[in-house]
Amino acid sequence: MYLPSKVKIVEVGPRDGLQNEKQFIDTAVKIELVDRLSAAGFPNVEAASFVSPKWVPQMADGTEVMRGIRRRPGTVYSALTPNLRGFEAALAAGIDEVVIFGAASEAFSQRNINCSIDESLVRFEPVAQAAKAAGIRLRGSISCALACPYQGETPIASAVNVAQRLLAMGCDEIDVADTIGTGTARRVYDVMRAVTEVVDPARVSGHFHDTYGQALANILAAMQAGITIFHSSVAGLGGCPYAKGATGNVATEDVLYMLHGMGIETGVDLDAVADIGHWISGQLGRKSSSRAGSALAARKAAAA
Ligand SMILES: CC(C)(COP(=O)([O-])OP(=O)([O-])OC[C@H]1O[C@@H](n2cnc3c(N)ncnc32)[C@H](O)[C@@H]1OP(=O)([O-])[O-])[C@@H](O)C(=O)NCCC(=O)NCCSC(=O)C[C@@](C)(O)CC(=O)[O-]
Repeated sequence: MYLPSKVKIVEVGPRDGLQNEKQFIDTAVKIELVDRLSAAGFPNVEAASFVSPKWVPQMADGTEVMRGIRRRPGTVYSALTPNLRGFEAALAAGIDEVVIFGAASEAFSQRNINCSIDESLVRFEPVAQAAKAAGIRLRGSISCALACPYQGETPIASAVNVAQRLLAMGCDEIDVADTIGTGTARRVYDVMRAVTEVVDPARVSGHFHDTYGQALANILAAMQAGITIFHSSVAGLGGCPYAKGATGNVATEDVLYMLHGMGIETGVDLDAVADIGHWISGQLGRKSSSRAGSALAARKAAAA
């Protein structure tokens, strides 16, 4: 089995994890979450979204979050920016990396960002140019790269086509997202192999939701295809407001437990993340979705 010696984890809890919460979460809690995560050693924390507050009200305080955090040298702070307005707000707030987010499915593109795939790519062009001009890292995300909640299975060629176009726009990294978490390992491997025929595997990431409990297997399959960047969310928080029924991202604690158990380095402190998962779940009034996080909390309680 091919295994990399090192993997980069992008912690998306503060953005993907919280964006779907119905009750507005205090800005102070969001700031503490970002600070605790960066202190745990993540090289990249997706901290905010600069999208329309009419579409995603929970993310309306991105500027305040970014202004309130203690920046840790070595952590890249990212945010979603669907258009120039979002880009300018993100730049003013001190974001290090902006994310343009499209889809490989027409129906999802319409529901999520109110335009077709082609229109979205035209809209992203000036954002990409502005990011390059400002020396900001640019990431491109492909939702529904495996399947869509409205259209069913996504043809692999659609994901590859969007990946190529994002690459041509200058994206430093491209996220292949299983938005609804229906993908299984063999298909993930095939999609990743196809995408990495047109994009350097070192620049491709896997973003897996865990709706059907397949995310860890999918990460393992993606590693077999040469992928070494993965997104995850502390305590498995999250879900997309435009993908009903989809649960959160794969829980960071579970990913770290698997990777560290296989001798793969991440630079992230699993015990610290388990504590953060316990804390944020308490703040949201629910149990953590992370199996490893719950097991570590139980072990800690038994030892106390
Ligand atoms: C793209 C738009 C803006 C188009 O939205 P629209 O309604 O087509 O465009 P608009 O230009 O008419 O804007 C509507 C209103 O929003 C305002 N507006 C416009 N832009 C901004 C902005 N940047 N910041 C603040 N406000 C903004 C704009 O000024 C206007 O306000 P009004 O004039 O009505 O008062 C909208 O559809 C949108 O914001 N969508 C975001 C949806 C979203 O955030 N979804 C979740 C993230 S994606 C995701 O979770 C998937 C991912 C990445 O995790 C990977 C995966 O798992 O698949």
